[in-house]
Amino acid sequence: MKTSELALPEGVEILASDTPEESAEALAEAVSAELRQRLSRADRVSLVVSGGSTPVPLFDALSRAELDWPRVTVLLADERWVPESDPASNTALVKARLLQNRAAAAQWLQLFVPGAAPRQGVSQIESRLAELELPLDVLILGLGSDGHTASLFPDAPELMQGLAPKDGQRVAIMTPPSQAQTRVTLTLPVLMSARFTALHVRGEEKLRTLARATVDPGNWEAMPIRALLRPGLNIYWSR
Ligand SMILES: O=C1O[C@H](COP(=O)(O)O)[C@@H](O)[C@H](O)[C@H]1O
Repeated sequence: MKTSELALPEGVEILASDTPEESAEALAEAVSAELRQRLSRADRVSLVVSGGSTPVPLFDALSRAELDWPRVTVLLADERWVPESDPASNTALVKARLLQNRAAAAQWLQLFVPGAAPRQGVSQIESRLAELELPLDVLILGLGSDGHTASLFPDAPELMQGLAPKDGQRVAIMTPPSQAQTRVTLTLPVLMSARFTALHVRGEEKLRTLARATVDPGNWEAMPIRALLRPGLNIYWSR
């Protein structure tokens, strides 16, 4: 399948690259430009990243960007409820690959509370997030082949708390049976608030997932990524 075969909604841009490195460089440049522009207008800015395998070259490129990093708050869109010593920890990945070089000076906001059970820890995370100014400035999302983004999984029993949280929750716990770990995720209204959103995807399978997402666009519960396929979204895809 080719990117040109996707029937994306109007206003959704897709940039295709031959290699993951090219895609990462292009996205790192766009993100840096966006952050620089926001930093010229605001005291602090937020950069929300995703975990998984796709963003590794992006993290390497971004870590070298010339930015006023002490004024940037970095956080994840979602995390697995595991300690940093676990290979599944996205926090460990971000610390090892993004919060390096120039970006080591950024402020880190953690979506995990060591030693706490998820439902106890979530209120602490909610308090940390209360300090974060909304809308988010820059958001980089990934995509799962089931149509999940962040940790809004179609099979999570708590999905509606993530898609339409009551009482303005910024974060929700998800326990999708398809996943090995309990997840914590930013809720959809927080994600949708972002001024700049990029979807970073790699490989043919993710193109087919995007193609499925363009059918029945209002059915967010079946494929939560559909909620983000709207004007202004920038998709960075590579083979
Ligand atoms: O589980 C997750 O997967 C997606 C995509 O991961 P990838 O390995 O295919 O890049 C990621 O965006 C999400 O944040 C993560 O929790």
